[in-house]
Amino acid sequence: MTFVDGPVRVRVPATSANLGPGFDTLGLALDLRDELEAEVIADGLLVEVSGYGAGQVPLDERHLVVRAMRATFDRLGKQPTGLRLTCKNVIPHARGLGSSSAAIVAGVWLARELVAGGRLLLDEAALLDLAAQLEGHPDNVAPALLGGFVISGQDADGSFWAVPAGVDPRISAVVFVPSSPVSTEAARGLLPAEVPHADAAANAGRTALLVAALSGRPEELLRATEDRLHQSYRRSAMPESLALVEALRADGVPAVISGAGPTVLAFADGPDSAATEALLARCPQGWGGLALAVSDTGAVSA
Ligand SMILES: Nc1ncnc2c1ncn2[C@@H]1O[C@H](COP(=O)(O)OP(=O)(O)OP(=O)(O)O)[C@@H](O)[C@H]1O
Ligand SMILES: N[C@@H](CCO)C(=O)O
Repeated sequence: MTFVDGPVRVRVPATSANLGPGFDTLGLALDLRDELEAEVIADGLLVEVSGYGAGQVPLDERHLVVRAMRATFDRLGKQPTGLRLTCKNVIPHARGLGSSSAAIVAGVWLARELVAGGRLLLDEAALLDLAAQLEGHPDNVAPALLGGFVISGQDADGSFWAVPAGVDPRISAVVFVPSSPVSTEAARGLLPAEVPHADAAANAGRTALLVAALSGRPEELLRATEDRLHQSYRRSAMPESLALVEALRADGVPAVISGAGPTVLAFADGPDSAATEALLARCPQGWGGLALAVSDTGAVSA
């Protein structure tokens, strides 16, 4: 196995998981991308970070992108002599916009590109499986890799699967990003081990409806984004986010907690529409408001 000469680059989108009822199974790629570059060097590890995470994430072997690259090189059978990595981050960390999945997908992608013939050795399914194993669940890594709206899950034998589904081109998103983080680990720790059967049944129905709503029935989005399995259990970690979701929904806006929160995502009808402008005006003081298109593409070599 040999490594390629010169740097390789990737651009990876932010993602919003769950989308209300589809806990750990639905995810949507959004048009906001981290850009990374990696190169094999003679020795050592050089990591440079700008944007989100600069001065916060470790710049050594603990760096999430490096960990994903190392796991991929292990899978391919050989570690490089040395590694240089540059990360330009625009996806906020620990806000529910899939920053860790973007980092992991970037890492597995870059490592595969650094190996001569890497695409023949690790196909898309193998890349997804590796990324989902590293993240622990597939709902962010699947759209980060494949783009668009993706339904994903894990089989009884532990293997992960992902099936892209259609998104009506009229549909876009507005995200409201709080200034303080909530880690996914902490937010998952708030979930009960068991839920009432009626709640599980309600979410199953809403999840099926959401697939139809996103693919061409946007008028069903409000009903389809109701959740009973995770959002309210997480209220104590993000009370302002839950209050905003409830206020928007009371006004007929299909709003959800994005991923494990605390970002709030509201579905809209195009990044430049009047409704989007009106939604952005509801961004709480001190939060960041962004109108984002759905990203049809996932990770792409740049
Ligand atoms: N680009 C990155 N480079 C290095 N580490 C990162 C990067 N992005 C995320 N991380 C690590 O992952 C943590 C955030 O992951 P976490 O799963 O808590 O939230 P998230 O992925 O942003 O949100 P969610 O999973 O709800 O969509 C960061 O605090 C940091 O430790
Ligand atoms: N499905 C995950 C998404 C965040 O990684 C959760 O809600 O915990």
